[in-house]
Amino acid sequence: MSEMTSSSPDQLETDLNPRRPDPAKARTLAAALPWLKRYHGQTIVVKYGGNAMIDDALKVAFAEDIAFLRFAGFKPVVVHGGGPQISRMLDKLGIESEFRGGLRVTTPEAMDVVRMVLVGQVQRELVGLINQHGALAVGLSGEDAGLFTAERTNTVVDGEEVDLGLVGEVATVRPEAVLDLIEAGRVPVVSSVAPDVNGLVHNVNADTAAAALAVALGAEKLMVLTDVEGLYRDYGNSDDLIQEISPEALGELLPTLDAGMVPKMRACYEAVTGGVPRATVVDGRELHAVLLEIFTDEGVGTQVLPGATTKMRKPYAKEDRS
Ligand SMILES: Nc1ncnc2c1ncn2[C@@H]1O[C@H](COP(=O)(O)OP(=O)(O)O)[C@@H](O)[C@H]1O
Ligand SMILES: CC(=O)N[C@@H](CCC(=O)OP(=O)(O)O)C(=O)O
Repeated sequence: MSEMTSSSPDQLETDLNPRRPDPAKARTLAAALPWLKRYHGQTIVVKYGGNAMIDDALKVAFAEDIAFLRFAGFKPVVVHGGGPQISRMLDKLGIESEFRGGLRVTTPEAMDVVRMVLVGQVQRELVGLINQHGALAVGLSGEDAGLFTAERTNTVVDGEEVDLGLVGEVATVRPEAVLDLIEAGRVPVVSSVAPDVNGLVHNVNADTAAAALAVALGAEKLMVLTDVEGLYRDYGNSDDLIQEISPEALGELLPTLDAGMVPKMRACYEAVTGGVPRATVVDGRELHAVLLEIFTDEGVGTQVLPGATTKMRKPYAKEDRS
């Protein structure tokens, strides 16, 4: 619409070269209608992995996407990671850390750093970026209002039980605080640290926390942003990507996966078998990955969907990435 600069008749301005609004923009908006209808008023849990926070532009675009969803009438809930950020801080402080089965072996000393980085840095930054768009985001962790309790867990690597230290699975979820925030129109931003029954704080993988929260909230979707295009069927040997898979077929694949994909795909499995209608893993290195996934029909990432027959695709050409 052209701008009105003055109401005085002798100062009327005429735009001699008006630009016709681009009809393609209207078509793009109209094409979003089916998804607006599907997700309006629905909860979507978005897990933002530390590996997808690689530059400021991506983080700003992520915050825009979350604000967009909120203003479009969705109920977005963010659960964030920060693995690489924790590793950098541990390095800086000269504290050794290693991953086993995709989980960080966490000593009490490392736990202090995990909590400081996740709650004090990564969460604060995301809250600040989302709040550039209004008084929307409120940060909390598993420690707040009893949101999560953790139960200490170990992992099995090559058939051997490995002691992970202060690492927990989510034992219970009390989603009331998150529901209160959603009800008030806010966007909860959740960090994945949680106390055990004795109050001792544990490090919980953020994918695991996101799945548990999605189930407890009865979310319509769990979306996991990471640094790969999706789940590769045979990572390292073939570039075949799984576009769609049923929870049963994923369950069979789980023991063959390694590194960070283990907790991620287990989280999708737990979410869908726990009643969340769909879970997706998408490439968070793509600007506006959240909007692309929600508002397009093309296969973005890997979708876990009850009743799906496994569909594969090749990766997109590099120049297709924004
Ligand atoms: N089958 C697989 N498909 C895709 N990625 C895999 C697979 N197996 C292992 N990976 C690894 O998992 C990584 C993603 O997990 P992670 O590093 O924990 O990410 P995030 O910080 O997003 O949680 C990928 O970058 C890739 O190196
Ligand atoms: C137990 C465990 O491994 N916890 C993770 C928590 C952060 C996380 O999950 O971050 P990403 O989503 O970026 O991987 C860690 O210490 O790195």
